[in-house]
Amino acid sequence: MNNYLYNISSGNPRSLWPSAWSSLVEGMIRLIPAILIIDVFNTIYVSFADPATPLNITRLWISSLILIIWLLPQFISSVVAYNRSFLAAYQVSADGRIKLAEHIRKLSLGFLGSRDPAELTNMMLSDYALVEQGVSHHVPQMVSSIVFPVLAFAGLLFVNWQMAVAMFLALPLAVLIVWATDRFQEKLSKNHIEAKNVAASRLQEYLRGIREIKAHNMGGERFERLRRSFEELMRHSIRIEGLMGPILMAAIVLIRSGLPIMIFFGTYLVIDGQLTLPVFLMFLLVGVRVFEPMTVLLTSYGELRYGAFSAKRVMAIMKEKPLSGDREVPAHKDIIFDQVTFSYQDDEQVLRNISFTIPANKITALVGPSGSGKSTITKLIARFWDIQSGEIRIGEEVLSKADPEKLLRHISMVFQDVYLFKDTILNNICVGKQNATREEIEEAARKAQCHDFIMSLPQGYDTMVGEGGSTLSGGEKQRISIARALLKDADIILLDEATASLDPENEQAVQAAINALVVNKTVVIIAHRLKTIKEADQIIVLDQGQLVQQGSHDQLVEKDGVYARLWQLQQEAEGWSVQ
Ligand SMILES: Nc1ncnc2c1ncn2[C@@H]1O[C@H](COP(=O)(O)OP(=O)(O)OP(=O)(O)O)[C@@H](O)[C@H]1O
Repeated sequence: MNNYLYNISSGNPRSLWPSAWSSLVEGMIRLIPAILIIDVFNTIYVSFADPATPLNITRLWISSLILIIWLLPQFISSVVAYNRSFLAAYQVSADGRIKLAEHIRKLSLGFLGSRDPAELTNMMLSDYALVEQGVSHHVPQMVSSIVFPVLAFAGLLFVNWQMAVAMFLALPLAVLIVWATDRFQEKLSKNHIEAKNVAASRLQEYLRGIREIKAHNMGGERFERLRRSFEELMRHSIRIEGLMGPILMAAIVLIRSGLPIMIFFGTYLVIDGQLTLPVFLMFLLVGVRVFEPMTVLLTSYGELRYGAFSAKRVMAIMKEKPLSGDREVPAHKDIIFDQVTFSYQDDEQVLRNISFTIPANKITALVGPSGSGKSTITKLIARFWDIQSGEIRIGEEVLSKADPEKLLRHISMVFQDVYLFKDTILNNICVGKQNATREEIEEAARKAQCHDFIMSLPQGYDTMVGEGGSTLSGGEKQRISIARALLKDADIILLDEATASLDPENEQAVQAAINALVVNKTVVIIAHRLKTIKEADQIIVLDQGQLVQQGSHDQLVEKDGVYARLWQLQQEAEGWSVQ
């Protein structure tokens, strides 16, 4: 149970206290009518059993007056309990979602790459919705449902212990059933949650890939995958309800069996003279009221368990260790790869014992066949992953000890596939520097050759961009990302195939933007077309994760090696055309 509360409160069970306390007070206030009804019953019975005793009308008036006055504290305590539980629920889930998003940002891309984005989305939305439900409904319901049975049992023990025991005789068995099926429910919940994730993932894939699905006429096959995932989800939903339902019902029936057990024992005790009729009737009256909160308790517990299993998945991610390190890296220093070996997966080495220096404030180009490890080098400089052996240093500072956030302040990255947020162009450029002024943003956009095209848009800088930048051309997105980098003004610039897929006009504009960006910076540029990096200060040629050549363009074309061959091939390809 402790575990459930720990998980459901995102590791902070104390946040549940205010709502639990107010539910407890509310539950106690709700006891008052039950006590009064017993008293009213007694008052009537006394005069009914002995006609010589007059009916105590004053007592009945007082009881009804107390019941009317009781409505006010009952109303106040319900409102307070309701507000506190909802406040706690939204606070716990909002805090949890923010913490999770913050934590995910700090995890290595290696970890995130191994997780399905749809699963993380689902975690943020559905899992936390269950947490909300647990905190707002199930925890307070359980607390207030526990008050009446516990106090009733304690009180009734003094009246007649045999009857009190009879009332709760089947309770241990009901609790045992619920406890014994805990593992079983965990398994069913886990499968159900997994099926939900798969369905969400398939749906996301289907909607995101709708262009490819139409272009390649894959509707049937992709839709089939989606349909199968929904059917699987339906099967798991039926299984969890179909199997857990009867178990829960059995526990509820056992609790309710307290009533016939009481009647059975009570009749025997009355006949035996050990129980008076009014006390017997009082037990039946209380019994009927006691079983209701107990069934609510059981149902809420089942729901809480399901929510807690969802929350457990969130907690597992929260326990993943983020990249460690607190050192600041120095600006404008050489980047040194010293006998670096790296693999994404355990077995396959992508970089093998590789050593080279990227001189500060110079342009270094990375060249080599597809899959030789060029992009990997840029990602390692940004510490998206940590290496397995060797050392990467910036100046004297070892990268694995650097604070990842501080390190990224030194780096601007321009990728081939630029991602723009569904926001205004202005805010998309601002990503480079959150507190930039309008003048700074426009200045960066001018240098990045995108001011004119932005101004030609209907709302200029305030034009909304579709998710992922779907409403802009490749070249336009590219220039906006360069404007971001210009605004950030970091001392290390990583350019990954920035002009590869552009038409000549766009390429020229982007090239001019890049020229503005790289002045006085440490630049690492990846380019397949060698003519774009002819002027680089240093060219590093990679093949299968190893450094095979290093030098300037002129030095490398002179030598008989990979670079000279690639250069030759590209020169010949310039003359090709489709016949
Ligand atoms: N996230 C990843 N997980 C697992 N393997 C990866 C990952 N990213 C890249 N790889 C593998 O690492 C190797 C090097 O990839 P990398 O992207 O660094 O090559 P590249 O030289 O930049 O290739 P290209 O010119 O085609 O972009 C490839 O075999 C690739 O399949």
